[in-house]
Amino acid sequence: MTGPRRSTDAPGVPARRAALRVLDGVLRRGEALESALGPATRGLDRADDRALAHAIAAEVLRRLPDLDSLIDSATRQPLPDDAKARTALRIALVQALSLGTPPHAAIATVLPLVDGGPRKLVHGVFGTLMRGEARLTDVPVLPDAVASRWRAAWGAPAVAGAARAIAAPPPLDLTFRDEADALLAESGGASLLPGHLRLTDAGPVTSLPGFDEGRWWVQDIAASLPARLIGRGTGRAIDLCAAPGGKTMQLAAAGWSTTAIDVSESRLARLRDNLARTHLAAEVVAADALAWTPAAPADAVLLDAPCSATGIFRRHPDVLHRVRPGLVEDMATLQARLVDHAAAMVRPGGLLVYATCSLEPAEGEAQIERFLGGHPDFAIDPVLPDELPEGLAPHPRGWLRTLPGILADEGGCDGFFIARMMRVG
Ligand SMILES: C[S@@+](CC[C@H](N)C(=O)[O-])C[C@H]1O[C@@H](n2cnc3c(N)ncnc32)[C@H](O)[C@@H]1O
Repeated sequence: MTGPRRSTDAPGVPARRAALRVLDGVLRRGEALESALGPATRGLDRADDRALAHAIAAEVLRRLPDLDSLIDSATRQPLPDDAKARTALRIALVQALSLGTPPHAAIATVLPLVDGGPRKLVHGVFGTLMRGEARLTDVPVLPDAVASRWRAAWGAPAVAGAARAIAAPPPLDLTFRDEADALLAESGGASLLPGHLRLTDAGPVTSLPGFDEGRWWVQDIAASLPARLIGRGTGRAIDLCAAPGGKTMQLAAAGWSTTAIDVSESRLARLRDNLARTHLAAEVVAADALAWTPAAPADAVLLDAPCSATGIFRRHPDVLHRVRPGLVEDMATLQARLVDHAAAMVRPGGLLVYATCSLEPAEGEAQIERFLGGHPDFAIDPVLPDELPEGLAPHPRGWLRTLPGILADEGGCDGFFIARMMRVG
């Protein structure tokens, strides 16, 4: 869509050019935001520019329907969705209306992106909207397809909760290695469960007290629940699909002899770094979980399965635009194979915890209904209210579903499905 960095670019332009490439990757090629970022920002020398390109692209993805409504209100003929002029306008507008960039700087750094093309149109539409004192609504609008899918699955309050959740930056949740760590009380943050700390406006993670000593790791409260539901133990636990290792660290810190499996070498490198920083130990295996079998069945198996990731839309707003029903079906097929294979790794009387950070029932409730239907040797081990933070409740069927809008007054949480099952046969 746009070429590599130009040597004639004025300061500020390369970051916008990179944001354009990221948006092109996500919206036209269906790439994940994190995957598109690397190649799109490769030519940028400054970390600040890379962070700015990320911030602009993520905010455009959060506010896309609102930005497009504004653009459509100021053009006589609607611009095609994938027109470069539309993406350039989205970048200019989101900076001026949401990121606090002065309008003259927002447009000056974007016009070079459409040099030799619809420069006049972009300038004209932006000027019209600024003169008309265009504003973004306090509560963003979700893309139609997402709103109708989630309304059908969870009802209007969850859709409203999701819209509100993308209006404000999510808090930073930390899981502590030691639940008695004095930092928990000293930090001034909120603690929703033992060993959990919630901070707002925390700044760079690596500058926070305790990072270098590895006293904690970043983990949304909902993402910490699957391992919490396994609890403390001294037996053998297998963490399938483990990288970058948030749940492996929890299991190791809870006393388990843990084996962490993941198919991705690069993600396992992050898991090893995390274990080294936190001084925790686990056996690390690079393998396809579908092909791997343990030497002996384990006391606990955690499957945090690959999924559409629609539950983490606050930090990864690309999922709002690129996840289609076909992708959800493909992931559900993979999850079915993974959970069926994982079941054979559990000893009689042992636990199997299945989790996905997805808001799609096919990757949660329907998956576990199917699994239990074909596995009479497993039964739900119901989640108990006192295992959860205040404001969260188990489903009557014994599993846990977290939805947008839950814990809203405390800063919300990711969308997760978690089922704890016991091998009874
Ligand atoms: C949701 S992420 C895991 C997050 C991790 N459990 C944590 O808490 O940090 C899913 C992981 O599944 C891995 N994965 C996908 N397919 C796999 C397979 N067939 N075998 C093993 N790992 C797989 C991906 O590489 C990815 O790291």
